[in-house]
Amino acid sequence: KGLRGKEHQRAPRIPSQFSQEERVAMKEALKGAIQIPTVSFSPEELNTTALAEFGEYIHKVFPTVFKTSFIRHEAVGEYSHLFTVQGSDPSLQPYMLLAHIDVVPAPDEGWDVPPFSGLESDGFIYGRGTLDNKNSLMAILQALELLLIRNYIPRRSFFIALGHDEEVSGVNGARKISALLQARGIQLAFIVDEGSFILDGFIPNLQKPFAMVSVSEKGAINLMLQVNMTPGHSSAPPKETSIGILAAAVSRLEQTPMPNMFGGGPLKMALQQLANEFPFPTNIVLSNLWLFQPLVSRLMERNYITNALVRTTTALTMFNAGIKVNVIPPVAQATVNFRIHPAQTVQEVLKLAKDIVADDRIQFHVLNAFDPLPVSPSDDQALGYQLLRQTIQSVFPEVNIVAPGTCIGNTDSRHYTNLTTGIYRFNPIYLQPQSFSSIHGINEKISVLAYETQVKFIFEFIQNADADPRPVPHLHEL
Ligand SMILES: CCCCCCCC/C=C\CCCCCCCC(=O)N[C@@H](CCCCN)C(=O)O
Ligand SMILES: [Zn+2]
Ligand SMILES: [Zn+2]
Repeated sequence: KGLRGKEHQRAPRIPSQFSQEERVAMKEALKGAIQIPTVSFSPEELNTTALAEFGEYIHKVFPTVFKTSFIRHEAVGEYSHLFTVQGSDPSLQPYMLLAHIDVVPAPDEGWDVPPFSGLESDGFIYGRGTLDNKNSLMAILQALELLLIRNYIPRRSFFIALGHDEEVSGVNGARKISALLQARGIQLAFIVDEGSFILDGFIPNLQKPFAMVSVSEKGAINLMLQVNMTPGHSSAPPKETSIGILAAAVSRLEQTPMPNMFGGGPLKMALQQLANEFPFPTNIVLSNLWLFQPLVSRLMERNYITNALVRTTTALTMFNAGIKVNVIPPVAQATVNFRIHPAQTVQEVLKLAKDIVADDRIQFHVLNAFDPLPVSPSDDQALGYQLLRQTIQSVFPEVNIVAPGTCIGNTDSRHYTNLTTGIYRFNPIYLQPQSFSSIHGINEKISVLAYETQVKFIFEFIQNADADPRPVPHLHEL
């Protein structure tokens, strides 16, 4: 079901086969990208030298993209890049592919190879950014370069937006690109960004991997808690100090999880779609969530990743207090990072947090906050979702299920809600729980084969987006 088949495509289809020389060149290009340390430390502290070098690097390795007459390149916010690929059929609504240039810091400790070496070992390319998110960035440009070399002329216009500060907010990259496109009156059919994968081994008893396309994204609050007390000599301490009061408050937050919201959001739909992939009796349980919802929601809580899908999570991430060993400190501060479930709002979570802390001596300062992202359509008429489904089925024929999900992290795509209602977060890569831990962790790596497959996926996706977009009506076979 979904979109019409390729017989309705107007341009001749270019097979997604690459020569040995091209395959070597594409992996070497990714290694080069990993070697440029485009680290975002904080919104104020980016490695601008590396970001500038990265801009020159993509010019060098993707010359055809930059010299093609129907592609316009613009630098935005100094280090972000916007490509406008003018399609031959202006009646088709354009879409946009996103990726980001920056990476989180990677101290050498714990890595098998230096994190910015881009070294290849046992069929894997190692380094910060190999999964998050230089793989997507390089694969998008690589696929386009290869299509152009084969004289492909897209029918449907599309944009490629490469943000330079996603890891610290996206306000100078994605947000500026979004404002620029809005000022030009652009409305997009859909957007594809990072944020989900072909998940392998995340759900107990589910033997086969499935593709999760995230149609929403959790909201977030960074909440700073502060206690001010009278300072004094540590030889005669008061009964309670700013540190003790604050520690007790954040401990209450950690020990009191936000409510389980299973049933709201896309997760329930995904589990129902997956039901038949489970052995008995799980298949029966998941097919009858009207009865077993309480049981399933409890089971989801047991694992820290699936727990993140059923509730707003509470993470204590910073704690600062004390100025000297023998001084009772006047101030203690802690920061709590909440990731808000799609069925809750910033205001609801703040109220719950204040009720849990229940101490008037604590001041609350919202550093920044945003609500969960709207749920994008995933029905038969949803062009972006159906194109992803179609391309997943052709590039990964062994994957039976494509299901909608919620992205537990945040992505640059949240800055583009003004341009489209169809935002899909999906990386065409298999992800196991241990590789999930490597994202922002140690030994982040991608197999050479997985990267080639990602290039192939985008190569096919761009062509699928040029096929006749009319959805197939529901036909009931006799
Ligand atoms: C029933 C299904 C089981 C699903 C298991 C879910 C597994 C999760 C898989 C993938 C999630 C990966 C999320 C990757 C995107 C994260 C991007 C990111 O790190 N963004 C940052 C942005 C920071 C912006 C500044 N505030 C973040 O979220 O911290
Ligand atoms: Zn990312
Ligand atoms: Zn990241």
